[in-house]
Amino acid sequence: MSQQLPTDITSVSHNRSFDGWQNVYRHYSQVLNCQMNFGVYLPPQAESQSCPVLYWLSGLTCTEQNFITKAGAQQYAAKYGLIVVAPDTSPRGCNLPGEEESWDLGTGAGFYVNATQMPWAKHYRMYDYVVSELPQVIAANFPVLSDRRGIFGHSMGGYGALAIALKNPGMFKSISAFAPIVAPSQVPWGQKAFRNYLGDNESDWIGYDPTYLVKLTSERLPILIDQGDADQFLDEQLRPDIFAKACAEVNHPLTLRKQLGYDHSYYFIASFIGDHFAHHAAALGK
Ligand SMILES: N[C@@H](CCC(=O)N[C@@H](CS)C(=O)NCC(=O)O)C(=O)O
Repeated sequence: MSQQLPTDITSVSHNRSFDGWQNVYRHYSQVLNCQMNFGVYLPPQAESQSCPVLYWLSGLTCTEQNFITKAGAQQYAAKYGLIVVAPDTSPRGCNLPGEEESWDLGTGAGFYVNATQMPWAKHYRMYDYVVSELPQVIAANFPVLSDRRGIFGHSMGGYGALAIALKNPGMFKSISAFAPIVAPSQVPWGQKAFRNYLGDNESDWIGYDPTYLVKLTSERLPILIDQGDADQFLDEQLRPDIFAKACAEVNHPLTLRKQLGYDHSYYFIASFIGDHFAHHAAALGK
Protein backbone atom coordinates (compact mmCIF):
# COMPACT_ATOMS: atom_id res chain seq x y z
CA MET A 1 0.00 0.00 0.00
CA SER A 2 1.39 3.44 -0.89
CA GLN A 3 2.07 5.78 1.99
CA GLN A 4 0.83 9.37 1.95
CA LEU A 5 3.63 11.92 2.07
CA PRO A 6 3.25 15.18 4.02
CA THR A 7 3.57 16.99 0.68
CA ASP A 8 0.84 14.99 -1.12
CA ILE A 9 -1.96 17.04 -2.66
CA THR A 10 -5.16 16.25 -4.58
CA SER A 11 -6.74 18.30 -7.34
CA VAL A 12 -10.03 20.08 -6.57
CA SER A 13 -10.43 22.17 -9.73
CA HIS A 14 -8.45 22.94 -12.86
CA ASN A 15 -9.36 25.88 -15.14
CA ARG A 16 -7.57 27.32 -18.16
CA SER A 17 -6.84 31.01 -17.64
CA PHE A 18 -4.69 33.39 -19.71
CA ASP A 19 -2.92 30.42 -21.33
CA GLY A 20 -2.02 29.05 -17.92
CA TRP A 21 -4.02 27.21 -15.27
CA GLN A 22 -5.94 28.37 -12.24
CA ASN A 23 -5.97 25.31 -10.03
CA VAL A 24 -7.23 24.51 -6.53
CA TYR A 25 -5.76 21.70 -4.45
CA ARG A 26 -6.54 20.05 -1.15
CA HIS A 27 -4.13 18.49 1.31
CA TYR A 28 -3.91 17.36 4.90
CA SER A 29 -2.01 19.98 6.87
CA GLN A 30 0.05 18.43 9.65
CA VAL A 31 0.55 21.88 11.18
CA LEU A 32 -3.16 22.73 11.30
CA ASN A 33 -4.41 19.17 11.81
CA CYS A 34 -7.11 19.46 9.17
CA GLN A 35 -7.71 19.40 5.43
CA MET A 36 -6.89 22.69 3.67
CA ASN A 37 -7.57 24.07 0.20
CA PHE A 38 -5.19 26.39 -1.61
CA GLY A 39 -5.19 28.02 -5.04
CA VAL A 40 -2.22 27.91 -7.41
CA TYR A 41 -2.05 29.87 -10.64
CA LEU A 42 0.46 28.35 -13.06
CA PRO A 43 1.41 30.82 -15.80
CA PRO A 44 2.18 29.52 -19.31
CA GLN A 45 5.91 29.94 -18.61
CA ALA A 46 5.69 27.26 -15.88
CA GLU A 47 5.20 24.61 -18.57
CA SER A 48 8.84 24.90 -19.59
CA GLN A 49 10.72 26.61 -16.77
CA SER A 50 10.77 27.29 -13.03
CA CYS A 51 9.15 30.59 -12.03
CA PRO A 52 9.21 32.98 -9.07
CA VAL A 53 6.34 32.54 -6.63
CA LEU A 54 4.00 35.10 -5.07
CA TYR A 55 2.00 34.28 -1.95
CA TRP A 56 -1.35 36.05 -1.51
CA LEU A 57 -2.99 36.17 1.93
CA SER A 58 -6.70 37.00 2.05
CA GLY A 59 -8.75 38.84 4.64
CA LEU A 60 -11.49 38.07 7.13
CA THR A 61 -14.27 35.73 5.95
CA CYS A 62 -12.34 34.64 2.84
CA THR A 63 -11.49 31.21 1.52
CA GLU A 64 -8.96 30.52 -1.23
CA GLN A 65 -11.75 31.42 -3.68
CA ASN A 66 -12.14 35.18 -3.11
CA PHE A 67 -8.81 36.19 -4.55
CA ILE A 68 -8.77 33.75 -7.45
CA THR A 69 -12.30 34.65 -8.58
CA LYS A 70 -12.41 38.42 -7.91
CA ALA A 71 -8.97 40.04 -8.09
CA GLY A 72 -8.27 39.57 -11.80
CA ALA A 73 -4.74 38.49 -10.97
CA GLN A 74 -4.28 35.76 -13.56
CA GLN A 75 -3.64 38.09 -16.52
CA TYR A 76 -0.73 39.74 -14.66
CA ALA A 77 0.67 36.47 -13.35
CA ALA A 78 0.67 35.23 -16.96
CA LYS A 79 2.25 38.46 -18.25
CA TYR A 80 5.15 38.35 -15.78
CA GLY A 81 5.50 34.57 -15.47
CA LEU A 82 4.73 34.35 -11.76
CA ILE A 83 3.22 31.39 -9.90
CA VAL A 84 0.62 32.67 -7.41
CA VAL A 85 -0.33 30.71 -4.30
CA ALA A 86 -3.50 31.65 -2.39
CA PRO A 87 -4.18 29.68 0.80
CA ASP A 88 -7.36 29.62 2.86
CA THR A 89 -7.48 32.01 5.85
CA SER A 90 -7.94 29.53 8.71
CA PRO A 91 -8.36 25.89 9.59
CA ARG A 92 -11.93 24.71 8.98
CA GLY A 93 -14.30 22.17 10.46
CA CYS A 94 -12.25 21.47 13.59
CA ASN A 95 -15.37 21.53 15.82
CA LEU A 96 -13.88 23.94 18.32
CA PRO A 97 -16.22 25.81 20.66
CA GLY A 98 -16.78 29.32 19.29
CA GLU A 99 -15.20 28.52 15.93
CA GLU A 100 -18.31 29.48 13.93
CA GLU A 101 -19.75 32.16 16.23
CA SER A 102 -18.33 35.33 14.70
CA TRP A 103 -16.86 36.34 11.37
CA ASP A 104 -13.76 37.95 12.91
CA LEU A 105 -12.63 34.99 15.04
CA GLY A 106 -12.25 31.29 14.30
CA THR A 107 -13.25 30.10 10.83
CA GLY A 108 -12.12 32.60 8.18
CA ALA A 109 -10.10 34.56 10.72
CA GLY A 110 -6.87 32.68 11.49
CA PHE A 111 -4.88 35.93 11.73
CA TYR A 112 -1.62 34.28 10.62
CA VAL A 113 -0.46 33.57 14.20
CA ASN A 114 0.40 30.41 16.11
CA ALA A 115 -2.30 30.26 18.78
CA THR A 116 -1.11 29.39 22.27
CA GLN A 117 -4.52 29.42 23.96
CA MET A 118 -7.23 26.79 24.23
CA PRO A 119 -9.32 25.80 22.39
CA TRP A 120 -7.35 27.14 19.40
CA ALA A 121 -3.76 25.99 19.97
CA LYS A 122 -3.91 22.55 18.30
CA HIS A 123 -5.24 23.91 15.00
CA TYR A 124 -4.88 27.69 14.66
CA ARG A 125 -1.24 27.85 13.56
CA MET A 126 -1.54 29.81 10.34
CA TYR A 127 1.85 31.47 10.88
CA ASP A 128 3.72 28.14 10.70
CA TYR A 129 1.43 27.00 7.90
CA VAL A 130 2.29 29.96 5.66
CA VAL A 131 5.95 30.27 6.65
CA SER A 132 6.93 26.58 6.69
CA GLU A 133 4.47 23.91 5.65
CA LEU A 134 2.84 25.47 2.60
CA PRO A 135 6.15 26.53 0.96
CA GLN A 136 7.38 22.93 1.37
CA VAL A 137 4.22 21.59 -0.24
CA ILE A 138 4.56 24.11 -3.07
CA ALA A 139 8.25 23.38 -3.66
CA ALA A 140 7.57 19.63 -3.78
CA ASN A 141 4.76 19.91 -6.34
CA PHE A 142 5.36 22.95 -8.57
CA PRO A 143 8.25 24.44 -10.57
CA VAL A 144 8.99 27.35 -8.21
CA LEU A 145 12.22 29.27 -7.78
CA SER A 146 12.20 29.20 -3.99
CA ASP A 147 14.83 31.92 -3.71
CA ARG A 148 12.55 34.31 -5.63
CA ARG A 149 9.49 34.69 -3.46
CA GLY A 150 7.15 37.61 -2.84
CA ILE A 151 4.19 38.09 -0.51
CA PHE A 152 1.12 40.31 -0.54
CA GLY A 153 -2.38 40.37 0.89
CA HIS A 154 -5.52 42.25 1.87
CA SER A 155 -6.72 43.53 5.25
CA MET A 156 -6.03 40.67 7.72
CA GLY A 157 -3.95 39.16 4.91
CA GLY A 158 -2.15 42.46 4.33
CA TYR A 159 -1.23 42.44 8.00
CA GLY A 160 -0.16 38.78 7.60
CA ALA A 161 2.04 39.60 4.61
CA LEU A 162 3.73 42.49 6.42
CA ALA A 163 4.21 40.57 9.68
CA ILE A 164 5.53 37.42 8.00
CA ALA A 165 7.96 39.28 5.74
CA LEU A 166 9.23 41.50 8.56
CA LYS A 167 9.68 38.49 10.87
CA ASN A 168 11.60 36.47 8.26
CA PRO A 169 14.33 38.61 6.70
CA GLY A 170 15.70 37.02 3.55
CA MET A 171 12.65 34.87 2.89
CA PHE A 172 10.99 37.31 0.47
CA LYS A 173 12.29 39.65 -2.21
CA SER A 174 9.11 41.72 -2.48
CA ILE A 175 6.15 42.76 -0.35
CA SER A 176 2.94 44.75 -0.75
CA ALA A 177 -0.51 45.08 0.79
CA PHE A 178 -4.04 46.35 0.18
CA ALA A 179 -5.76 48.02 3.14
CA PRO A 180 -3.69 46.11 5.73
CA ILE A 181 -4.37 46.04 9.47
CA VAL A 182 -0.99 47.63 10.14
CA ALA A 183 -1.23 47.91 13.93
CA PRO A 184 -3.24 44.88 15.11
CA SER A 185 -2.30 45.40 18.78
CA GLN A 186 -4.00 48.80 18.71
CA VAL A 187 -7.29 48.09 16.87
CA PRO A 188 -10.41 46.01 17.72
CA TRP A 189 -10.00 43.27 15.07
CA GLY A 190 -6.42 42.56 16.08
CA GLN A 191 -7.02 42.89 19.81
CA LYS A 192 -9.92 40.41 19.71
CA ALA A 193 -7.88 37.88 17.71
CA PHE A 194 -4.68 38.27 19.72
CA ARG A 195 -6.49 38.08 23.08
CA ASN A 196 -8.21 34.85 22.07
CA TYR A 197 -5.33 33.19 20.21
CA LEU A 198 -2.34 34.50 22.21
CA GLY A 199 -3.77 35.38 25.63
CA ASP A 200 -4.05 38.58 27.65
CA ASN A 201 -0.35 39.39 27.81
CA GLU A 202 0.11 42.19 25.29
CA SER A 203 3.85 41.63 25.14
CA ASP A 204 3.04 38.38 23.29
CA TRP A 205 1.12 40.34 20.64
CA ILE A 206 3.77 42.73 19.45
CA GLY A 207 5.86 39.92 17.96
CA TYR A 208 3.19 39.78 15.25
CA ASP A 209 2.61 43.54 14.94
CA PRO A 210 4.08 45.12 11.77
CA THR A 211 4.28 48.53 13.41
CA TYR A 212 6.55 47.06 16.07
CA LEU A 213 8.38 44.57 13.82
CA VAL A 214 9.47 47.22 11.32
CA LYS A 215 11.52 48.81 14.07
CA LEU A 216 13.28 45.52 14.88
CA THR A 217 14.35 44.38 11.45
CA SER A 218 17.44 45.57 9.64
CA GLU A 219 16.20 44.35 6.24
CA ARG A 220 14.75 47.29 4.32
CA LEU A 221 12.55 45.71 1.62
CA PRO A 222 10.51 48.48 -0.05
CA ILE A 223 6.81 48.14 0.83
CA LEU A 224 3.91 49.20 -1.40
CA ILE A 225 0.54 49.79 0.31
CA ASP A 226 -2.69 50.87 -1.37
CA GLN A 227 -5.48 52.19 0.85
CA GLY A 228 -8.89 53.41 -0.29
CA ASP A 229 -10.02 56.60 1.41
CA ALA A 230 -13.67 55.43 1.34
CA ASP A 231 -12.80 52.17 3.10
CA GLN A 232 -15.41 51.57 5.80
CA PHE A 233 -12.75 50.12 8.11
CA LEU A 234 -10.11 52.80 7.61
CA ASP A 235 -10.36 54.83 10.83
CA GLU A 236 -11.22 52.08 13.30
CA GLN A 237 -9.30 49.03 12.09
CA LEU A 238 -6.66 49.90 9.48
CA ARG A 239 -5.02 53.22 10.41
CA PRO A 240 -2.14 53.17 7.90
CA ASP A 241 -0.70 56.40 9.30
CA ILE A 242 0.51 54.51 12.40
CA PHE A 243 2.65 52.31 10.17
CA ALA A 244 3.80 55.25 8.02
CA LYS A 245 5.07 56.95 11.18
CA ALA A 246 6.90 53.80 12.34
CA CYS A 247 8.51 53.39 8.90
CA ALA A 248 9.58 57.03 8.88
CA GLU A 249 11.22 56.63 12.29
CA VAL A 250 13.53 53.88 11.02
CA ASN A 251 13.80 55.05 7.41
CA HIS A 252 11.99 51.98 6.08
CA PRO A 253 11.06 52.56 2.41
CA LEU A 254 7.25 52.74 2.22
CA THR A 255 5.02 53.87 -0.65
CA LEU A 256 1.58 54.44 0.89
CA ARG A 257 -0.95 55.42 -1.77
CA LYS A 258 -4.33 56.83 -0.75
CA GLN A 259 -6.81 55.91 -3.47
CA LEU A 260 -9.70 58.35 -3.71
CA GLY A 261 -13.21 56.93 -3.48
CA TYR A 262 -12.18 53.28 -3.14
CA ASP A 263 -13.69 51.05 -0.43
CA HIS A 264 -12.49 47.80 1.18
CA SER A 265 -13.80 45.44 -1.49
CA TYR A 266 -12.26 43.36 -4.24
CA TYR A 267 -13.39 46.07 -6.72
CA PHE A 268 -10.64 48.15 -5.11
CA ILE A 269 -8.14 45.29 -5.21
CA ALA A 270 -8.88 44.52 -8.86
CA SER A 271 -8.31 48.20 -9.74
CA PHE A 272 -4.70 48.21 -8.50
CA ILE A 273 -3.65 44.56 -8.67
CA GLY A 274 -1.70 45.28 -11.87
CA ASP A 275 0.46 47.84 -10.06
CA HIS A 276 1.20 45.32 -7.31
CA PHE A 277 2.24 42.71 -9.85
CA ALA A 278 4.55 45.24 -11.49
CA HIS A 279 6.07 46.02 -8.08
CA HIS A 280 6.69 42.33 -7.33
CA ALA A 281 7.83 41.43 -10.84
CA ALA A 282 10.53 44.12 -10.76
CA ALA A 283 11.89 42.82 -7.45
CA LEU A 284 11.64 39.19 -8.54
CA GLY A 285 13.61 39.84 -11.70
CA LYS A 286 10.74 39.55 -14.21
N1 LIG B 1 -18.28 40.46 7.00
C1 LIG B 1 -17.86 41.82 7.12
C2 LIG B 1 -16.92 42.26 6.06
C3 LIG B 1 -15.75 41.38 5.93
C4 LIG B 1 -14.88 41.84 4.82
O1 LIG B 1 -14.99 42.95 4.28
N2 LIG B 1 -13.96 41.00 4.48
C5 LIG B 1 -13.00 41.36 3.48
C6 LIG B 1 -11.62 41.15 4.07
S1 LIG B 1 -11.47 42.02 5.60
C7 LIG B 1 -13.16 40.49 2.27
O2 LIG B 1 -12.22 40.30 1.52
N3 LIG B 1 -14.36 39.92 2.07
C8 LIG B 1 -14.59 38.96 1.01
C9 LIG B 1 -14.95 39.53 -0.32
O3 LIG B 1 -15.17 40.74 -0.45
O4 LIG B 1 -14.98 38.73 -1.29
C10 LIG B 1 -19.05 42.72 7.05
O5 LIG B 1 -20.06 42.25 6.57
O6 LIG B 1 -18.90 43.89 7.40
